[in-house]
Amino acid sequence: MLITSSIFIDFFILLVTAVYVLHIYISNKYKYWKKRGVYFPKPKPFVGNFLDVILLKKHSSEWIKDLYDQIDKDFFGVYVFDDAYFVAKDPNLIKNILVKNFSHFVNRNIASPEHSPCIAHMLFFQKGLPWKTGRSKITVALTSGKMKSMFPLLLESAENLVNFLEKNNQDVWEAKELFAKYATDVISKCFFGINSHSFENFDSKFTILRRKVFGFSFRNIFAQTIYFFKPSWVQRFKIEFVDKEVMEYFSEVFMASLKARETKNSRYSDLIDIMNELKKTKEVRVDGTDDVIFCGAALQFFFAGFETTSSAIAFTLYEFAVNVDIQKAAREEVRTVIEKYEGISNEAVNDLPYLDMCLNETLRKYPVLPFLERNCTEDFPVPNSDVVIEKGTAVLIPTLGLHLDKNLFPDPHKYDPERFRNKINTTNGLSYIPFGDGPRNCLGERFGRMAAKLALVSIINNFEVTKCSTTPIPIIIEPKCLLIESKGGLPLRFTRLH
Ligand code: HEM
Repeated sequence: MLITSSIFIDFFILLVTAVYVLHIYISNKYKYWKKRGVYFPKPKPFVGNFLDVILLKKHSSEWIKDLYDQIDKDFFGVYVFDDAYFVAKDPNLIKNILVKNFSHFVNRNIASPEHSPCIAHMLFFQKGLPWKTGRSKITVALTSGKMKSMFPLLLESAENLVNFLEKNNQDVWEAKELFAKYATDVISKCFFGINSHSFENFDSKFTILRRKVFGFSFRNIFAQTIYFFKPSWVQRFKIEFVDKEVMEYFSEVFMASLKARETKNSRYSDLIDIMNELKKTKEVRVDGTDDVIFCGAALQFFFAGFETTSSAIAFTLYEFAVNVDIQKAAREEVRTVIEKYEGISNEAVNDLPYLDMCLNETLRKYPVLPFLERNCTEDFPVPNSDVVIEKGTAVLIPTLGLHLDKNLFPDPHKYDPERFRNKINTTNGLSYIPFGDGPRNCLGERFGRMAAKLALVSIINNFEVTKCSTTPIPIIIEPKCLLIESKGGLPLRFTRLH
């Protein structure tokens, strides 16, 4: 039935009415923080405060960091589209959220998609009780004893790395890509029980699929941003976190390794053996459901371990190339320790305080996961204020903002490992959180640190790392990625030492 005599005028009236109703709805949503007396920057219609990220003008971490720098409050509100997010800035409040009052913030805000069971079974995405059960099972696989038994596998990968560099007649390497090979080798051996052939075959299936997950693509940045910042759309539009082919391949490889190892009775001391061992000793009950949990866990290690570990190594070597004295001091320490322990052993790698300081400083300047996020699971009254974070509210913690705050870390853009000579004091809250904190912190911290240090030891003991003509100075963060990446990569020169 027509409203007027013209279909075009009817259409125009309907359009204007729809836009008006939507505008009223969104304007009401944008009153959320005002009603609660929380400061917020003025939102734009429909997109809230998120326009620069949507237009790929800013990386999400820079967006949060810029707000952190501009707003001089202990906490504030922002709008991502029409969702209200609480941003915690004060280190004491952050400690409250992550550690002291963890029971109010058990879950991450990220989507946990029912249509993608393996992703939904990864710890990072899990919520509530399934997360708690999954975490306690998987933690058993990463105790210091189990880590020690994985050391020979890690060492083998570090040797493969050195051999690869020696064999190839090339001195300039894209560091991120080079250490992705190493991380592929380490993780496929330790968590999948297979050889990825990443050093032998430039385009092994593992490498191709890794690029599909972590390479720059509009599909990836769109899907991954929606998972983190608009989780309600994930279920509604059945959005996949990564390409289905990737998930299917890794699930098949992992389950096949688990089954094959069960029958062959071989021993590699990797996650596969550890899981089969756990099955036998009934330390955990393994049935059909647990298979999915374990599959999620193995894939979780792939997702959580690859990028983080390879970035930590590549950024450290970048800083070593720019700060030659620091590289020299780190090499001297490494060589003294190798002499003391007569080789590279688990004990030797754990006896490198200066290299630890360097890695800490790298993760301060480049926290690979540049923000943390939680969802409030129980109303939480913010201490020393009248504000209550209501159940269901998304909470953001701006790691990059904290790490580059000149009041917390003077001269924050300077690479200075000496900041970490003494242990960071956490009595006044949490300001250094590259691995998160509290019961939901990074489960692979020890593994990640060990793998990164072993690669650094092997490289600086054998090679001088220097800038080349294309090394970017300073680094610009690539906005088309979720994690911190250098725009234009990290090309570095590796010269063999004698
Ligand atoms: C330098 C390397 C790494 C960095 C900087 C890093 C950083 C992080 C951060 C910031 C989180 C979120 C913590 C939070 O929300 O409080 C996280 C979670 C996690 N990471 Fe790592 N990570 C690294 C390596 C690894 C590795 C090698 C593994 C696996 C072996 C791993 C497994 C995990 C898992 C399973 C979670 C989710 C924990 C949970 O929700 O209970 N990470 N990581």
